[in-house]
Amino acid sequence: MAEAQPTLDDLRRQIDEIDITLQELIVRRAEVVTQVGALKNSLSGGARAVHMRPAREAIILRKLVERHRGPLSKATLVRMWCELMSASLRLEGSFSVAVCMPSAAEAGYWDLARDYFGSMTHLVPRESARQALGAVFDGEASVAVLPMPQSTDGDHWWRLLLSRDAKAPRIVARLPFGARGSERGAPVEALVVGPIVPEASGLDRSLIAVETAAELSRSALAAAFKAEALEPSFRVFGVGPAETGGYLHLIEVPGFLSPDDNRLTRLARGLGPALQQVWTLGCYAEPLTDAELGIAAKPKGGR
Ligand SMILES: C=C(O[C@@H]1C=C(C(=O)O)C=C[C@H]1O)C(=O)O
Repeated sequence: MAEAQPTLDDLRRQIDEIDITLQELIVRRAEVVTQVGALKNSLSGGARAVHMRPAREAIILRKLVERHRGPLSKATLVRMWCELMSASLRLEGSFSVAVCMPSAAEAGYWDLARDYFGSMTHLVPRESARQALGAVFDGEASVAVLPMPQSTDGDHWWRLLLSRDAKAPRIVARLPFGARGSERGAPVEALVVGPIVPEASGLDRSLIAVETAAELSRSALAAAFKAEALEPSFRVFGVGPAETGGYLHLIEVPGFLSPDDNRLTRLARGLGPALQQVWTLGCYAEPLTDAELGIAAKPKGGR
C-alpha cells in the first residue's frame, strides 16, 4: 500500500517544530556572543572599541557556503547570516555605520551597507566619502562605507588614512561580500573603514599607499613590487603632489600584509631614492564569487 501523502497540517507541524529548534539555537548563539562581548570589553581595558571582526565574519560565511546543501540559495543563506552576525555585534556594544550617500538618487552604498550590516543596524547618511569618514574619526559612527577608490575621483578619501598610528581607522572589508541584493541605481562597490586592527581571513587583498618622486613610472613601480612577489594592481595611479611634494599611488596586492611585513622594507629598499613613503592602509577578505555562491554566469550585456 502506498504511503499516505502528508497533509498541509502535517507539514506545518514539522515546520513549527523546526522553528522551535532553530530559535533555541539562535538564543544560545546570542548568549555565547554576549560572553564574547564581555571578553572583548575586558581585553580592551574599558576603552571604547569597535567589536566588528570582518575576517572572522568572512571565515564564517565561507564555511557556511561550503557546507550548504539543498534548495535554499547560498546567496539567501549568506544574507540571513549577515543579519544574524550584525545583530550579534550590536549585542556586544554600540555599533553604527556612516554611509556615503551624496544624494537620494545615489543610494547604492546604502543598499550595500543594509545588505551587509542588516536592517536593524543604525545607518547614518553622509553627503560625501570625506564626511562619512569624518564621522568615524569623530567617534559618531563605528565604521564608514565608502566608494571603492578610482583614479578619476575628485576627492581621494584614502589620503586621510595615511597614518602610522596603530589605532587609526583602516580598510577592513569590501562590499558586496555575498551576492548583490536588489539595489538602486548602477551597481557599486565599497570599502568599509573603521578603527579595527586588520586580520587575515585566509584569502585577502591588502591596500598600500606609496609616495614616490614624480618621475617614477608605473612599470618601475610594478617591477619593484613583483621582485618581492607582490603582484600589484593599481587602483589609483599618481595623484599628487602630496604634502611632501611626491606622488601618491593606491596599490592593491594579493594576500595579507601587516605594517611590519619585511617585504615592505625590501620593497622600500628596491625602490631606492625614488620612494618617499609606504603605508599599509588595511586589507579585505576576498568576496565570495558567483561560482562559490552557485550563481549562473550572466549572459554578456545582460544583468
Ligand atoms: C562574536 C564575535 O563578534 C562579532 C560577531 C560575529 C558573529 O556573530 O559570529 C563574528 C565576528 C564579530 O564581528 C566574534 O568576534 O567572534
